[in-house]
Amino acid sequence: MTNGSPSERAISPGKSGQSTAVRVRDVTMDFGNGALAVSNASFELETGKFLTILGPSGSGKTTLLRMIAGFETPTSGEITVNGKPVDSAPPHRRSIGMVFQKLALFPHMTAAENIAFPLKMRRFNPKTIPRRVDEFLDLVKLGGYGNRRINELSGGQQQRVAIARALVFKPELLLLDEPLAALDVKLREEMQLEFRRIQHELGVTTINVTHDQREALVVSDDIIVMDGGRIQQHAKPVDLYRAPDNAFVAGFLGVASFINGHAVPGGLTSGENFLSGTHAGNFADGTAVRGAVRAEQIRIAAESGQLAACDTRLTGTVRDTIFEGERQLYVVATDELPGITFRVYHHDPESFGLFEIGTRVMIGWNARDMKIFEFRAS
Ligand SMILES: Nc1ncnc2c1ncn2[C@@H]1O[C@H](COP(=O)(O)OP(=O)(O)OP(=O)(O)O)[C@@H](O)[C@H]1O
Repeated sequence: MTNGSPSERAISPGKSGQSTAVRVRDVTMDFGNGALAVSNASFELETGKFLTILGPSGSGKTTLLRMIAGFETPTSGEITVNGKPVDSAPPHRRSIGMVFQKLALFPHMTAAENIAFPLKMRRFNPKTIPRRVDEFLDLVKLGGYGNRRINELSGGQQQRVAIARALVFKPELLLLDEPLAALDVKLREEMQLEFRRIQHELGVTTINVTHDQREALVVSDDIIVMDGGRIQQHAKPVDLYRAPDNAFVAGFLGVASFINGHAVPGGLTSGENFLSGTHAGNFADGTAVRGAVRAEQIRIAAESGQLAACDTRLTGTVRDTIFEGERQLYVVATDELPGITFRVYHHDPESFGLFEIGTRVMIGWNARDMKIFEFRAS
């Protein structure tokens, strides 16, 4: 690696010698309109990592990102980037690159002129600018497209120009606010992999905001799930999926079915039959609980057939069946638990379309696959 390369600069440790790039401590944002937009958020992000803030609309993702960018000042709490308060420099001096859903490229300029813009703003030596621009055109696979005007480029190519423009001055931090939301599915998936490749290549610390669960799982080293302004869980993608901390996270990532109940005297949860599973710690008597089982962990068979290796079994009727390409989703209403619809994935292509609407079936799962959480209605 040569001196001053993007990677070297991006992974240099902070002042304290620690490799924490972003530190958010007890941050709250109160816009004074009722609920807190962000409530008591705390997390740290290691240098060079890719973090996604994931959550439904209105959960506070963009507000949190805007505070990290220094566009909004928290009502309380503290945010530092590489050890310095984010508002210690004026916005144009901050070493933060950004890509938003609206790309805000200059349409009358060429791709190269757009990418050169932040370098001119930062008064880079004009002699070095063309070479740097070429380097970043190559990085985003747009070598040879520098002289094209923005309106002569496809949506995906424009996205690449926006990424190059955000990174060309070698920022310490890259912030992405739903930059892929407007793209069609195929292009979005291609660009997700591109973000990952470029981020790995440069090693630039990145925070991405999205409500797309798949995108979060695909691109991130770490994911923060938000709901109602609060951080619900902060974990690696696999851990988040396998071991959700609460019913909200279990329901937001992947497809799950839920059984509600209560803790009763004697220790274990009851209140509804079929509510047996794994949970952390014991619940106080009377605590409302919710069991969650993922669609891929529920088995299905014809009512007269065999349902292998399940310790919880119910009978029911197929209410809907949806072909999703690599799998078939069955929606099943059971005799034992009316009012709950179970969603079941079938991954065996030989069996796709096996059960039509109205077919009588058995479904089942193993208790170890049902996760039980304390349940607070939001
Ligand atoms: N400038 C503002 N003034 C007042 N309220 C705001 C402002 N910005 C956001 N809010 C409120 O704060 C809450 C969180 O909004 P935010 O935009 O951060 O959510 P989000 O998770 O990014 O949602 P989306 O995915 O829809 O963009 C919402 O209730 C929103 O109405």
